[in-house]
Amino acid sequence: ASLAKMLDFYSGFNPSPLSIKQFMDFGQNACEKKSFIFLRKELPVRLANIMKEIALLPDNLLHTRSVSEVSSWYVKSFEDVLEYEKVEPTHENLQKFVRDLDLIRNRHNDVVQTMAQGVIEMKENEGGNVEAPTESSIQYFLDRLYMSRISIRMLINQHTLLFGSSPHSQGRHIGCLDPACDISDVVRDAYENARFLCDQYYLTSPALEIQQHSSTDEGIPIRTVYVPSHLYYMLFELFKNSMRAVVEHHNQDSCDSLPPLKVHICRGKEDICVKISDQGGGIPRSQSDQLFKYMYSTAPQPSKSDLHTVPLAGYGYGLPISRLYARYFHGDIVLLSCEGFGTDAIIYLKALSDEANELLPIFNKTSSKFYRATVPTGDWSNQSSDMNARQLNATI
Ligand SMILES: N#Cc1c[nH]c2ncccc12
Repeated sequence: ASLAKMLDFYSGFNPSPLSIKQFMDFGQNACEKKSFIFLRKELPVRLANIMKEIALLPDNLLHTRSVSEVSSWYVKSFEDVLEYEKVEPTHENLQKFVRDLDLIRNRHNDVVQTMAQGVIEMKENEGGNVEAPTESSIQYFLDRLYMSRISIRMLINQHTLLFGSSPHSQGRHIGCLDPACDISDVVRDAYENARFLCDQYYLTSPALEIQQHSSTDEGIPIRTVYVPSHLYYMLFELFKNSMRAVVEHHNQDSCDSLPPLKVHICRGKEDICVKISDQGGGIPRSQSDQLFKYMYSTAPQPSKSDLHTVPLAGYGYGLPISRLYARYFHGDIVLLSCEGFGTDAIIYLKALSDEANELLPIFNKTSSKFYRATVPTGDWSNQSSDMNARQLNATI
């Protein structure tokens, strides 16, 4: 059957979200054949769902060289997985499947940078200004593309780690999941690495203070089932931004001691929170939303030579992608800034692994309509017009 027919068939199914508990239960006595049977259907479903959305992108983005290249990677990977649609789950087919999953994961390593390049190409083709509907549909699309990509890489990583060549170097880990992830350990790890970059560039860095608050077991380290590499990515990003704010805000008054970063790790009945509080001068409310925008963050990348000299330069895509990692298992990242003082960055995680379900984009009529949506006319007054002010004055 043609690619178009296979895309229509597989995009007709909704992706099946798995919870962290399901990943753990399956992984504890994992069966490679069952995993193979699940993935040879679920991977084409998730690939087809997002490929249908790629096709709905605004033409001025879809037809850039970079987006065409990303699209070709998805087509190739979709075809690669479909090779297994009807084969017998023999030992050699299972081994070949693991090798092909590794090839697929590596093929897509540069999707984020390549899409960012596509946005830059589009902006250049449009002479720099992009209309609001395009900006909002690009924000909507990229959030869904990267969330889909996070989920597909999670499925591939679990299968290749559980059944690949090094299954026994896992220790207590189940694939990329740690059943007893000590959150303060990951906080310290991310802090030390961000601090290294900060010291290299600014020759100084703020100290770290950690406090833990647990509504149940007071005094013992807060642990949860999670993907340490996801938590690390989020924390590393937030620490880089907090450190940059503190150092740049304080080198103006050149006081020698920088205010420390204060981290609170809290476990409630429903949420686990990691709050990073800095006294970095904060940002105005009008700007804090911009930090999560792909278009706003897509400044032409500093040249390769600059990248290592300005490690905390710009915000890049780190914040929007970090928020997707948090939202992937039904958590979130929120920035609460007080301009003139500092910022609280809060990572919310689900406390219960059976509530930590994958959050997956679904291609359907709703998502298709979004791409055709026009920007709604204003339905809240934002500032008084001259006429209104004149009429008001005239009546006084
Ligand atoms: N993420 C993050 C931030 C954490 N603190 C900040 N201060 C100014 C601007 C961004 C941030």
